[in-house]
Amino acid sequence: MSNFPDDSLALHTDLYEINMMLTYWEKGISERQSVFEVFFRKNPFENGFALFAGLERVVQYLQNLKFTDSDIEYLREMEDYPEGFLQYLKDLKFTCTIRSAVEGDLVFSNEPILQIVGPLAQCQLVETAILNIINYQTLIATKAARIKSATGNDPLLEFGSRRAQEMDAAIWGTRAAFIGGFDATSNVRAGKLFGIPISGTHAHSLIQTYRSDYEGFKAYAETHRDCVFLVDTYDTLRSGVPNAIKVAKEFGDKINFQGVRIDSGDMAYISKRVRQQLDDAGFPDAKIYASNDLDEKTIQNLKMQDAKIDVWGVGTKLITAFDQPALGAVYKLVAIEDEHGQMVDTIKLSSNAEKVSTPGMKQVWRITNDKKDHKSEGDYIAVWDEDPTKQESLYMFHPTYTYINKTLTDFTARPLLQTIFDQGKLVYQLPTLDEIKAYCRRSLDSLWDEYKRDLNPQEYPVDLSQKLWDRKMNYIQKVRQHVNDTINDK
Ligand SMILES: Nc1ncnc2c1ncn2[C@@H]1O[C@H](COP(=O)(O)OP(=O)(O)OP(=O)(O)O)[C@@H](O)[C@H]1O
Ligand SMILES: O=P(O)(O)OC[C@H]1O[C@H](OP(=O)(O)OP(=O)(O)O)[C@H](O)[C@@H]1O
Ligand SMILES: O=C(O)c1cccnc1
Repeated sequence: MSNFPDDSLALHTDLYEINMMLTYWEKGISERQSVFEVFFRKNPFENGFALFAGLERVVQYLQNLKFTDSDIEYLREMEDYPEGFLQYLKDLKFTCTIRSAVEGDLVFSNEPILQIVGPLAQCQLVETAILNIINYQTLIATKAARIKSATGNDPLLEFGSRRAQEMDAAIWGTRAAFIGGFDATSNVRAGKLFGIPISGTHAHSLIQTYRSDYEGFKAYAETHRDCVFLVDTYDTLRSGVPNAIKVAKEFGDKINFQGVRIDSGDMAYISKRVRQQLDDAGFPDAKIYASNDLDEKTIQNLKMQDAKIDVWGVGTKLITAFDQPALGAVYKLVAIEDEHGQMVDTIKLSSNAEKVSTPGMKQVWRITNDKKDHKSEGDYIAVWDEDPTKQESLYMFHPTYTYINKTLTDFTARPLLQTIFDQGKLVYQLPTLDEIKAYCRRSLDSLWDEYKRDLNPQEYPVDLSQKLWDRKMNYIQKVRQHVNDTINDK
Protein backbone atom coordinates (compact mmCIF):
# COMPACT_ATOMS: atom_id res chain seq x y z
CA MET A 1 0.00 0.00 0.00
CA SER A 2 1.08 3.57 -0.60
CA ASN A 3 1.40 6.11 2.20
CA PHE A 4 -1.86 7.80 1.23
CA PRO A 5 -4.84 7.06 3.46
CA ASP A 6 -7.86 5.43 1.81
CA ASP A 7 -10.11 8.19 3.10
CA SER A 8 -12.48 8.98 0.23
CA LEU A 9 -14.09 7.53 -2.88
CA ALA A 10 -13.67 10.67 -4.99
CA LEU A 11 -10.78 9.07 -6.88
CA HIS A 12 -12.77 5.88 -7.45
CA THR A 13 -13.02 7.01 -11.04
CA ASP A 14 -11.14 6.55 -14.29
CA LEU A 15 -8.36 9.03 -14.93
CA TYR A 16 -9.98 10.09 -18.18
CA GLU A 17 -12.93 11.51 -16.26
CA ILE A 18 -10.63 13.90 -14.36
CA ASN A 19 -8.75 14.67 -17.55
CA MET A 20 -12.04 15.66 -19.20
CA MET A 21 -12.95 17.71 -16.12
CA LEU A 22 -9.72 19.66 -16.62
CA THR A 23 -10.59 20.34 -20.26
CA TYR A 24 -14.09 21.56 -19.29
CA TRP A 25 -12.66 23.68 -16.48
CA GLU A 26 -9.97 25.26 -18.67
CA LYS A 27 -12.52 25.92 -21.41
CA GLY A 28 -14.98 27.45 -18.98
CA ILE A 29 -17.75 24.90 -19.57
CA SER A 30 -17.42 22.72 -16.46
CA GLU A 31 -20.67 24.13 -15.03
CA ARG A 32 -22.77 23.65 -18.18
CA GLN A 33 -25.93 21.70 -17.45
CA SER A 34 -25.76 18.22 -18.89
CA VAL A 35 -27.86 15.09 -18.82
CA PHE A 36 -26.39 11.60 -18.73
CA GLU A 37 -28.38 8.37 -18.68
CA VAL A 38 -27.46 4.82 -17.66
CA PHE A 39 -28.79 1.86 -19.63
CA PHE A 40 -27.77 -1.63 -20.69
CA ARG A 41 -28.21 -3.07 -24.13
CA LYS A 42 -29.19 -6.67 -23.41
CA ASN A 43 -30.93 -8.29 -20.48
CA PRO A 44 -28.41 -10.49 -18.65
CA PHE A 45 -28.45 -14.32 -18.74
CA GLU A 46 -30.88 -14.22 -21.71
CA ASN A 47 -33.42 -13.31 -19.05
CA GLY A 48 -36.62 -11.43 -19.84
CA PHE A 49 -35.87 -8.65 -17.32
CA ALA A 50 -33.26 -7.38 -14.89
CA LEU A 51 -33.76 -6.50 -11.24
CA PHE A 52 -32.45 -3.09 -10.34
CA ALA A 53 -30.12 -2.95 -7.31
CA GLY A 54 -27.31 -0.74 -6.08
CA LEU A 55 -29.10 2.53 -5.38
CA GLU A 56 -28.38 2.54 -1.64
CA ARG A 57 -24.66 2.38 -2.29
CA VAL A 58 -24.87 5.02 -5.01
CA VAL A 59 -26.57 7.27 -2.46
CA GLN A 60 -23.85 6.59 0.13
CA TYR A 61 -21.17 7.32 -2.43
CA LEU A 62 -22.72 10.59 -3.62
CA GLN A 63 -23.53 11.83 -0.13
CA ASN A 64 -19.89 11.53 0.84
CA LEU A 65 -18.39 12.70 -2.43
CA LYS A 66 -15.58 15.09 -1.62
CA PHE A 67 -11.91 15.35 -2.59
CA THR A 68 -9.85 15.03 0.58
CA ASP A 69 -6.45 16.63 1.17
CA SER A 70 -4.78 13.33 0.42
CA ASP A 71 -6.72 12.99 -2.87
CA ILE A 72 -5.47 16.41 -3.95
CA GLU A 73 -1.97 15.67 -2.73
CA TYR A 74 -1.91 12.46 -4.74
CA LEU A 75 -3.13 14.17 -7.91
CA ARG A 76 -0.55 16.92 -7.42
CA GLU A 77 2.19 14.28 -7.27
CA MET A 78 0.95 12.19 -10.17
CA GLU A 79 -0.44 14.61 -12.74
CA ASP A 80 0.59 17.92 -14.16
CA TYR A 81 -2.67 19.61 -13.23
CA PRO A 82 -2.72 23.40 -12.65
CA GLU A 83 -3.07 24.49 -9.03
CA GLY A 84 -6.28 26.34 -9.87
CA PHE A 85 -7.85 23.11 -11.08
CA LEU A 86 -6.74 21.24 -7.95
CA GLN A 87 -8.32 23.98 -5.88
CA TYR A 88 -11.52 23.66 -7.95
CA LEU A 89 -11.57 19.91 -7.20
CA LYS A 90 -10.93 20.55 -3.52
CA ASP A 91 -13.90 22.93 -3.33
CA LEU A 92 -16.19 20.73 -5.41
CA LYS A 93 -19.61 20.04 -3.89
CA PHE A 94 -22.02 17.56 -5.41
CA THR A 95 -24.98 19.52 -6.78
CA CYS A 96 -26.50 17.20 -9.37
CA THR A 97 -30.03 15.88 -9.64
CA ILE A 98 -30.29 12.10 -9.77
CA ARG A 99 -33.35 10.24 -10.92
CA SER A 100 -33.33 6.51 -10.77
CA ALA A 101 -35.28 3.28 -10.80
CA VAL A 102 -35.66 2.13 -7.21
CA GLU A 103 -34.14 -1.06 -5.85
CA GLY A 104 -36.26 -4.13 -6.46
CA ASP A 105 -37.85 -2.65 -9.58
CA LEU A 106 -37.79 -4.47 -12.88
CA VAL A 107 -35.72 -2.79 -15.56
CA PHE A 108 -35.21 -3.70 -19.19
CA SER A 109 -32.63 -3.31 -21.90
CA ASN A 110 -32.40 -0.02 -23.78
CA GLU A 111 -34.23 2.16 -21.30
CA PRO A 112 -32.72 4.72 -18.92
CA ILE A 113 -32.46 3.22 -15.45
CA LEU A 114 -30.64 6.15 -13.85
CA GLN A 115 -30.35 9.75 -14.98
CA ILE A 116 -28.01 12.46 -13.76
CA VAL A 117 -28.56 16.11 -14.48
CA GLY A 118 -26.09 18.78 -13.43
CA PRO A 119 -22.77 20.49 -14.06
CA LEU A 120 -20.90 18.67 -16.80
CA ALA A 121 -17.70 18.12 -14.82
CA GLN A 122 -19.53 16.55 -11.86
CA CYS A 123 -21.60 14.27 -14.07
CA GLN A 124 -18.39 13.09 -15.69
CA LEU A 125 -16.62 12.45 -12.39
CA VAL A 126 -19.23 10.05 -11.01
CA GLU A 127 -19.68 7.90 -14.12
CA THR A 128 -17.25 5.18 -13.14
CA ALA A 129 -18.48 4.60 -9.60
CA ILE A 130 -22.15 4.67 -10.56
CA LEU A 131 -21.60 2.11 -13.31
CA ASN A 132 -19.35 0.04 -11.06
CA ILE A 133 -22.09 -0.24 -8.43
CA ILE A 134 -25.17 -0.61 -10.62
CA ASN A 135 -23.57 -3.05 -13.06
CA TYR A 136 -22.62 -5.52 -10.35
CA GLN A 137 -25.56 -5.32 -7.98
CA THR A 138 -28.18 -5.40 -10.74
CA LEU A 139 -26.46 -8.42 -12.26
CA ILE A 140 -26.43 -10.36 -8.99
CA ALA A 141 -30.00 -9.45 -8.05
CA THR A 142 -31.10 -10.71 -11.47
CA LYS A 143 -29.13 -13.93 -11.12
CA ALA A 144 -30.65 -14.40 -7.67
CA ALA A 145 -34.16 -13.99 -9.09
CA ARG A 146 -33.44 -16.69 -11.66
CA ILE A 147 -32.18 -19.06 -8.98
CA LYS A 148 -35.18 -18.22 -6.78
CA SER A 149 -37.55 -19.03 -9.63
CA ALA A 150 -36.02 -22.53 -9.70
CA THR A 151 -36.23 -23.17 -5.95
CA GLY A 152 -39.80 -21.89 -5.55
CA ASN A 153 -40.76 -21.78 -1.88
CA ASP A 154 -37.79 -23.84 -0.66
CA PRO A 155 -35.40 -21.95 1.64
CA LEU A 156 -32.48 -20.54 -0.33
CA LEU A 157 -29.16 -19.75 1.37
CA GLU A 158 -26.37 -17.53 0.05
CA PHE A 159 -22.96 -19.26 0.47
CA GLY A 160 -20.81 -17.25 -1.95
CA SER A 161 -18.42 -15.09 0.09
CA ARG A 162 -15.37 -17.36 -0.22
CA ARG A 163 -15.66 -17.41 -4.00
CA ALA A 164 -16.70 -13.80 -4.59
CA GLN A 165 -14.51 -11.33 -6.46
CA GLU A 166 -13.21 -9.82 -3.19
CA MET A 167 -14.90 -8.50 -0.07
CA ASP A 168 -17.08 -5.72 -1.49
CA ALA A 169 -18.57 -8.17 -3.96
CA ALA A 170 -19.33 -10.64 -1.17
CA ILE A 171 -21.08 -8.02 0.92
CA TRP A 172 -23.02 -6.09 -1.70
CA GLY A 173 -23.61 -9.22 -3.76
CA THR A 174 -25.20 -10.82 -0.72
CA ARG A 175 -27.48 -7.82 -0.29
CA ALA A 176 -28.44 -7.95 -3.98
CA ALA A 177 -29.09 -11.70 -3.68
CA PHE A 178 -31.38 -11.07 -0.72
CA ILE A 179 -33.34 -8.52 -2.77
CA GLY A 180 -33.62 -11.03 -5.61
CA GLY A 181 -35.09 -13.75 -3.42
CA PHE A 182 -32.48 -15.41 -1.19
CA ASP A 183 -33.67 -15.97 2.36
CA ALA A 184 -30.45 -15.91 4.39
CA THR A 185 -26.68 -15.67 4.09
CA SER A 186 -23.67 -17.38 5.58
CA ASN A 187 -21.82 -14.02 5.65
CA VAL A 188 -22.09 -12.75 9.21
CA ARG A 189 -20.92 -9.23 8.34
CA ALA A 190 -23.65 -8.91 5.71
CA GLY A 191 -26.06 -9.95 8.44
CA LYS A 192 -24.69 -7.31 10.78
CA LEU A 193 -24.65 -4.52 8.19
CA PHE A 194 -27.98 -5.13 6.51
CA GLY A 195 -30.06 -7.20 8.92
CA ILE A 196 -30.12 -10.17 6.54
CA PRO A 197 -30.87 -13.42 8.42
CA ILE A 198 -27.70 -15.48 8.91
CA SER A 199 -27.47 -19.22 8.64
CA GLY A 200 -24.74 -21.86 8.77
CA THR A 201 -23.97 -25.57 9.04
CA HIS A 202 -20.35 -26.75 9.37
CA ALA A 203 -17.51 -27.66 7.01
CA HIS A 204 -15.65 -30.88 6.21
CA SER A 205 -12.77 -29.60 8.33
CA LEU A 206 -14.75 -30.29 11.51
CA ILE A 207 -15.08 -33.95 10.59
CA GLN A 208 -11.45 -34.09 9.40
CA THR A 209 -10.37 -32.59 12.73
CA TYR A 210 -12.01 -35.45 14.63
CA ARG A 211 -11.18 -37.94 11.86
CA SER A 212 -14.61 -39.44 12.36
CA ASP A 213 -18.18 -38.51 11.40
CA TYR A 214 -19.48 -39.68 14.74
CA GLU A 215 -16.92 -37.79 16.88
CA GLY A 216 -17.32 -34.64 14.78
CA PHE A 217 -21.14 -34.61 14.97
CA LYS A 218 -21.02 -35.41 18.69
CA ALA A 219 -18.63 -32.52 19.40
CA TYR A 220 -20.87 -30.18 17.43
CA ALA A 221 -23.98 -31.44 19.22
CA GLU A 222 -22.29 -30.88 22.60
CA THR A 223 -21.68 -27.26 21.71
CA HIS A 224 -24.77 -26.25 19.69
CA ARG A 225 -28.48 -26.58 19.97
CA ASP A 226 -29.36 -26.29 16.26
CA CYS A 227 -27.58 -29.00 14.28
CA VAL A 228 -27.28 -29.62 10.54
CA PHE A 229 -24.64 -32.28 9.97
CA LEU A 230 -22.51 -32.37 6.82
CA VAL A 231 -22.60 -36.03 5.86
CA ASP A 232 -20.41 -36.47 2.78
CA THR A 233 -16.86 -36.30 4.16
CA TYR A 234 -16.18 -40.05 3.91
CA ASP A 235 -19.22 -41.95 2.73
CA THR A 236 -22.64 -40.30 2.81
CA LEU A 237 -24.86 -43.36 2.92
CA ARG A 238 -22.68 -45.74 4.92
CA SER A 239 -21.08 -43.41 7.44
CA GLY A 240 -22.35 -39.79 7.27
CA VAL A 241 -26.09 -40.29 7.57
CA PRO A 242 -25.97 -43.32 9.94
CA ASN A 243 -23.71 -41.38 12.31
CA ALA A 244 -25.85 -38.23 12.08
CA ILE A 245 -28.86 -40.37 13.06
CA LYS A 246 -26.90 -42.01 15.85
CA VAL A 247 -25.93 -38.65 17.36
CA ALA A 248 -29.45 -37.25 16.89
CA LYS A 249 -30.87 -40.22 18.80
CA GLU A 250 -28.26 -40.06 21.56
CA PHE A 251 -28.84 -36.34 22.15
CA GLY A 252 -32.62 -36.48 21.77
CA ASP A 253 -34.23 -33.26 23.02
CA LYS A 254 -30.87 -31.78 23.98
CA ILE A 255 -30.41 -30.70 20.38
CA ASN A 256 -32.63 -29.48 17.60
CA PHE A 257 -31.65 -31.91 14.84
CA GLN A 258 -32.56 -29.86 11.79
CA GLY A 259 -31.14 -32.17 9.16
CA VAL A 260 -28.11 -33.02 7.07
CA ARG A 261 -26.20 -31.36 4.25
CA ILE A 262 -24.86 -33.11 1.17
CA ASP A 263 -22.15 -31.45 -0.86
CA SER A 264 -21.03 -33.95 -3.52
CA GLY A 265 -21.99 -36.89 -5.66
CA ASP A 266 -25.18 -37.56 -7.55
CA MET A 267 -27.49 -35.45 -5.47
CA ALA A 268 -30.71 -36.83 -6.95
CA TYR A 269 -29.85 -40.41 -6.14
CA ILE A 270 -28.14 -39.65 -2.82
CA SER A 271 -30.87 -37.33 -1.54
CA LYS A 272 -33.54 -39.98 -2.14
CA ARG A 273 -31.52 -42.59 -0.25
CA VAL A 274 -30.79 -40.10 2.54
CA ARG A 275 -34.50 -39.25 2.81
CA GLN A 276 -35.30 -42.91 3.18
CA GLN A 277 -32.68 -43.39 5.90
CA LEU A 278 -33.90 -40.36 7.87
CA ASP A 279 -37.56 -41.38 7.55
CA ASP A 280 -36.81 -44.98 8.55
CA ALA A 281 -34.94 -43.72 11.61
CA GLY A 282 -37.93 -41.64 12.71
CA PHE A 283 -36.76 -38.23 11.51
CA PRO A 284 -39.29 -37.34 8.82
CA ASP A 285 -38.97 -33.64 9.67
CA ALA A 286 -35.20 -33.54 9.30
CA LYS A 287 -34.37 -31.48 6.22
CA ILE A 288 -31.89 -32.28 3.49
CA TYR A 289 -29.66 -29.37 2.58
CA ALA A 290 -27.71 -29.42 -0.69
CA SER A 291 -24.77 -27.41 -1.96
CA ASN A 292 -22.06 -27.89 -4.59
CA ASP A 293 -21.79 -25.56 -7.55
CA LEU A 294 -25.55 -25.23 -7.84
CA ASP A 295 -27.31 -22.79 -10.12
CA GLU A 296 -30.81 -22.46 -11.56
CA LYS A 297 -30.16 -25.12 -14.17
CA THR A 298 -28.86 -27.82 -11.82
CA ILE A 299 -31.60 -27.01 -9.33
CA GLN A 300 -34.32 -27.34 -11.98
CA ASN A 301 -32.73 -30.54 -13.14
CA LEU A 302 -32.53 -31.97 -9.64
CA LYS A 303 -36.18 -31.10 -9.11
CA MET A 304 -37.07 -32.86 -12.37
CA GLN A 305 -35.28 -35.92 -11.04
CA ASP A 306 -37.43 -35.66 -7.93
CA ALA A 307 -34.40 -35.08 -5.71
CA LYS A 308 -35.41 -34.94 -2.06
CA ILE A 309 -33.74 -31.63 -1.32
CA ASP A 310 -35.44 -29.16 1.03
CA VAL A 311 -32.90 -26.35 1.44
CA TRP A 312 -30.54 -25.02 -1.23
CA GLY A 313 -27.14 -23.41 -0.58
CA VAL A 314 -25.75 -21.48 -3.54
CA GLY A 315 -22.37 -19.75 -3.72
CA THR A 316 -19.98 -19.49 -6.66
CA LYS A 317 -22.43 -19.46 -9.54
CA LEU A 318 -24.50 -16.71 -7.91
CA ILE A 319 -21.93 -14.35 -6.48
CA THR A 320 -19.66 -14.38 -9.53
CA ALA A 321 -22.58 -14.26 -12.01
CA PHE A 322 -20.76 -17.22 -13.44
CA ASP A 323 -22.48 -17.50 -16.82
CA GLN A 324 -22.39 -13.76 -17.53
CA PRO A 325 -19.91 -11.82 -15.44
CA ALA A 326 -20.86 -8.32 -16.67
CA LEU A 327 -24.14 -6.51 -17.25
CA GLY A 328 -22.55 -4.00 -19.60
CA ALA A 329 -24.54 -0.94 -18.50
CA VAL A 330 -23.24 2.29 -20.06
CA TYR A 331 -23.45 5.99 -19.21
CA LYS A 332 -24.24 8.28 -22.11
CA LEU A 333 -24.55 12.01 -22.59
CA VAL A 334 -28.03 12.70 -24.00
CA ALA A 335 -28.34 16.48 -23.69
CA ILE A 336 -26.15 19.49 -22.90
CA GLU A 337 -26.48 23.23 -22.50
CA ASP A 338 -25.09 25.14 -25.48
CA GLU A 339 -23.28 28.45 -25.53
CA HIS A 340 -26.63 30.30 -25.56
CA GLY A 341 -27.86 28.54 -22.42
CA GLN A 342 -30.22 26.30 -24.42
CA MET A 343 -30.38 22.55 -23.76
CA VAL A 344 -29.59 20.60 -26.94
CA ASP A 345 -29.90 16.88 -27.54
CA THR A 346 -26.84 14.76 -28.27
CA ILE A 347 -26.60 11.39 -29.96
CA LYS A 348 -24.05 8.64 -30.51
CA LEU A 349 -24.45 7.11 -33.95
CA SER A 350 -23.45 3.59 -34.86
CA SER A 351 -23.65 1.38 -37.93
CA ASN A 352 -25.41 -1.06 -35.60
CA ALA A 353 -29.00 0.28 -35.26
CA GLU A 354 -29.31 -1.07 -31.73
CA LYS A 355 -26.31 0.96 -30.62
CA VAL A 356 -27.67 4.33 -31.76
CA SER A 357 -28.47 6.17 -28.55
CA THR A 358 -31.83 7.90 -28.03
CA PRO A 359 -31.20 11.64 -27.61
CA GLY A 360 -32.66 13.96 -25.01
CA MET A 361 -33.76 13.75 -21.40
CA LYS A 362 -36.38 11.08 -20.93
CA GLN A 363 -38.73 9.48 -18.47
CA VAL A 364 -39.70 5.81 -18.57
CA TRP A 365 -43.34 5.06 -17.90
CA ARG A 366 -44.36 1.58 -16.82
CA ILE A 367 -47.70 0.92 -18.43
CA THR A 368 -50.16 -1.43 -16.79
CA ASN A 369 -53.39 -2.51 -18.34
CA ASP A 370 -56.23 -1.92 -15.92
CA LYS A 371 -58.40 -4.37 -17.81
CA LYS A 372 -55.94 -7.26 -17.72
CA ASP A 373 -55.09 -8.02 -14.07
CA HIS A 374 -52.98 -4.87 -13.74
CA LYS A 375 -50.06 -6.62 -15.39
CA SER A 376 -47.31 -4.61 -17.10
CA GLU A 377 -48.02 -4.04 -20.79
CA GLY A 378 -44.63 -2.60 -21.53
CA ASP A 379 -42.43 0.42 -20.89
CA TYR A 380 -43.00 3.68 -22.69
CA ILE A 381 -40.01 5.97 -22.98
CA ALA A 382 -41.12 9.54 -23.48
CA VAL A 383 -39.56 12.97 -23.82
CA TRP A 384 -39.11 14.39 -20.32
CA ASP A 385 -42.03 16.85 -20.51
CA GLU A 386 -44.57 14.36 -21.90
CA ASP A 387 -47.13 13.00 -19.47
CA PRO A 388 -48.98 9.91 -20.67
CA THR A 389 -51.23 9.96 -17.58
CA LYS A 390 -52.98 12.94 -19.17
CA GLN A 391 -53.75 10.99 -22.36
CA GLU A 392 -57.04 9.21 -22.98
CA SER A 393 -55.37 6.50 -25.02
CA LEU A 394 -51.80 5.41 -25.52
CA TYR A 395 -50.34 4.28 -28.83
CA MET A 396 -47.44 1.91 -28.29
CA PHE A 397 -45.28 0.63 -31.13
CA HIS A 398 -42.05 -1.32 -31.53
CA PRO A 399 -39.23 1.21 -32.16
CA THR A 400 -37.73 -0.86 -35.01
CA TYR A 401 -40.66 -2.95 -36.30
CA THR A 402 -43.18 -0.13 -36.11
CA TYR A 403 -45.99 -2.27 -37.57
CA ILE A 404 -46.09 -4.07 -34.21
CA ASN A 405 -48.33 -1.73 -32.27
CA LYS A 406 -51.28 -1.45 -29.95
CA THR A 407 -53.51 1.26 -28.53
CA LEU A 408 -54.46 1.14 -24.86
CA THR A 409 -57.37 2.96 -23.32
CA ASP A 410 -57.65 1.69 -19.74
CA PHE A 411 -54.11 2.00 -18.59
CA THR A 412 -52.03 3.27 -15.71
CA ALA A 413 -48.66 4.89 -16.32
CA ARG A 414 -46.12 5.02 -13.51
CA PRO A 415 -42.82 6.90 -13.84
CA LEU A 416 -39.88 4.57 -13.33
CA LEU A 417 -37.27 7.24 -12.61
CA GLN A 418 -37.77 8.72 -9.15
CA THR A 419 -35.96 11.82 -7.91
CA ILE A 420 -33.25 10.71 -5.49
CA PHE A 421 -31.11 13.85 -5.25
CA ASP A 422 -32.44 17.27 -6.13
CA GLN A 423 -29.50 19.57 -6.92
CA GLY A 424 -27.28 17.68 -4.54
CA LYS A 425 -29.84 17.31 -1.75
CA LEU A 426 -31.03 13.83 -0.91
CA VAL A 427 -34.83 13.91 -1.21
CA TYR A 428 -35.48 10.16 -1.36
CA GLN A 429 -36.14 8.21 1.80
CA LEU A 430 -34.18 4.97 1.45
CA PRO A 431 -36.51 2.04 2.12
CA THR A 432 -35.52 -0.79 4.46
CA LEU A 433 -34.14 -3.95 2.91
CA ASP A 434 -37.29 -5.86 3.82
CA GLU A 435 -39.39 -3.22 2.08
CA ILE A 436 -37.18 -3.51 -1.00
CA LYS A 437 -37.49 -7.29 -0.99
CA ALA A 438 -41.27 -7.11 -0.68
CA TYR A 439 -41.42 -4.48 -3.42
CA CYS A 440 -39.34 -6.74 -5.63
CA ARG A 441 -41.81 -9.60 -5.14
CA ARG A 442 -44.70 -7.31 -6.07
CA SER A 443 -42.80 -6.08 -9.13
CA LEU A 444 -42.27 -9.66 -10.27
CA ASP A 445 -45.96 -10.42 -9.70
CA SER A 446 -46.85 -7.58 -12.04
CA LEU A 447 -45.02 -9.22 -14.94
CA TRP A 448 -46.68 -11.81 -17.18
CA ASP A 449 -45.14 -15.29 -16.87
CA GLU A 450 -44.22 -15.16 -20.57
CA TYR A 451 -41.60 -12.50 -19.77
CA LYS A 452 -40.44 -14.26 -16.63
CA ARG A 453 -39.68 -17.77 -17.83
CA ASP A 454 -35.95 -18.36 -17.70
CA LEU A 455 -35.66 -20.02 -21.11
CA ASN A 456 -36.44 -18.03 -24.26
CA PRO A 457 -38.72 -15.48 -22.60
CA GLN A 458 -40.91 -13.22 -24.73
CA GLU A 459 -39.41 -9.83 -25.40
CA TYR A 460 -40.99 -7.26 -23.07
CA PRO A 461 -41.98 -4.14 -25.04
CA VAL A 462 -39.74 -1.13 -24.46
CA ASP A 463 -41.22 1.46 -26.78
CA LEU A 464 -40.58 5.09 -27.59
CA SER A 465 -43.36 7.68 -27.61
CA GLN A 466 -44.20 9.02 -31.05
CA LYS A 467 -42.68 12.38 -30.09
CA LEU A 468 -39.41 10.78 -28.95
CA TRP A 469 -39.26 8.47 -31.94
CA ASP A 470 -39.78 11.38 -34.38
CA ARG A 471 -37.16 13.40 -32.55
CA LYS A 472 -34.65 10.57 -32.74
CA MET A 473 -35.25 9.96 -36.46
CA ASN A 474 -35.02 13.68 -37.29
CA TYR A 475 -31.89 13.98 -35.29
CA ILE A 476 -30.22 11.02 -36.98
CA GLN A 477 -31.05 12.59 -40.36
CA LYS A 478 -29.67 15.94 -39.25
CA VAL A 479 -26.40 14.45 -38.01
CA ARG A 480 -25.99 12.35 -41.16
CA GLN A 481 -26.61 15.43 -43.30
CA HIS A 482 -24.08 17.38 -41.27
CA VAL A 483 -21.45 14.64 -41.69
CA ASN A 484 -22.11 14.50 -45.46
CA ASP A 485 -21.89 18.27 -45.79
CA THR A 486 -18.61 18.35 -43.91
CA ILE A 487 -17.15 15.64 -46.13
CA ASN A 488 -18.37 17.41 -49.30
CA ASP A 489 -16.87 20.67 -48.13
CA LYS A 490 -13.39 19.11 -48.10
N1 LIG B 1 -28.32 -35.70 -10.15
C1 LIG B 1 -27.73 -34.64 -10.63
N2 LIG B 1 -28.17 -34.07 -11.75
C2 LIG B 1 -27.57 -32.98 -12.26
N3 LIG B 1 -26.50 -32.40 -11.70
C3 LIG B 1 -26.01 -32.91 -10.56
C4 LIG B 1 -26.59 -34.05 -9.97
N4 LIG B 1 -25.89 -34.32 -8.85
C5 LIG B 1 -24.91 -33.42 -8.75
N5 LIG B 1 -24.99 -32.55 -9.76
C6 LIG B 1 -24.10 -31.39 -10.04
O1 LIG B 1 -23.01 -31.87 -10.79
C7 LIG B 1 -21.85 -31.07 -10.58
C8 LIG B 1 -20.60 -31.91 -10.35
O2 LIG B 1 -20.78 -32.92 -9.40
P1 LIG B 1 -19.73 -34.13 -9.32
O3 LIG B 1 -20.40 -35.28 -8.69
O4 LIG B 1 -19.08 -34.34 -10.62
O5 LIG B 1 -18.57 -33.57 -8.45
P2 LIG B 1 -18.46 -33.58 -6.91
O6 LIG B 1 -19.58 -34.35 -6.33
O7 LIG B 1 -18.28 -32.17 -6.51
O8 LIG B 1 -17.17 -34.35 -6.67
P3 LIG B 1 -16.26 -34.16 -5.44
O9 LIG B 1 -16.43 -35.39 -4.64
O10 LIG B 1 -14.93 -33.99 -6.06
O11 LIG B 1 -16.71 -32.94 -4.69
C9 LIG B 1 -22.19 -30.17 -9.40
O12 LIG B 1 -22.46 -28.88 -9.93
C10 LIG B 1 -23.46 -30.76 -8.83
O13 LIG B 1 -24.30 -29.76 -8.26
O1 LIG C 1 -20.45 -24.71 -4.28
P1 LIG C 1 -20.89 -23.31 -4.02
O2 LIG C 1 -22.19 -23.00 -4.68
O3 LIG C 1 -19.82 -22.33 -4.29
O4 LIG C 1 -21.24 -23.20 -2.43
C1 LIG C 1 -20.28 -22.99 -1.44
C2 LIG C 1 -19.35 -24.16 -1.26
O5 LIG C 1 -18.45 -23.80 -0.25
C3 LIG C 1 -18.22 -24.94 0.57
O6 LIG C 1 -17.27 -25.77 0.00
P2 LIG C 1 -15.71 -25.65 0.26
O7 LIG C 1 -15.08 -26.70 -0.57
O8 LIG C 1 -15.21 -24.26 0.09
O9 LIG C 1 -15.55 -25.99 1.81
P3 LIG C 1 -15.71 -27.38 2.52
O10 LIG C 1 -14.35 -27.76 2.90
O11 LIG C 1 -16.59 -27.16 3.65
O12 LIG C 1 -16.31 -28.31 1.52
C4 LIG C 1 -19.58 -25.61 0.57
O13 LIG C 1 -19.45 -26.93 0.97
C5 LIG C 1 -20.08 -25.43 -0.83
O14 LIG C 1 -19.71 -26.51 -1.64
O1 LIG D 1 -23.01 -22.93 6.29
C1 LIG D 1 -22.66 -23.62 5.33
O2 LIG D 1 -23.05 -24.78 5.19
C2 LIG D 1 -21.75 -23.04 4.29
C3 LIG D 1 -21.29 -21.76 4.36
C4 LIG D 1 -20.45 -21.27 3.40
C5 LIG D 1 -20.10 -22.03 2.35
N1 LIG D 1 -20.55 -23.28 2.26
C6 LIG D 1 -21.37 -23.78 3.21
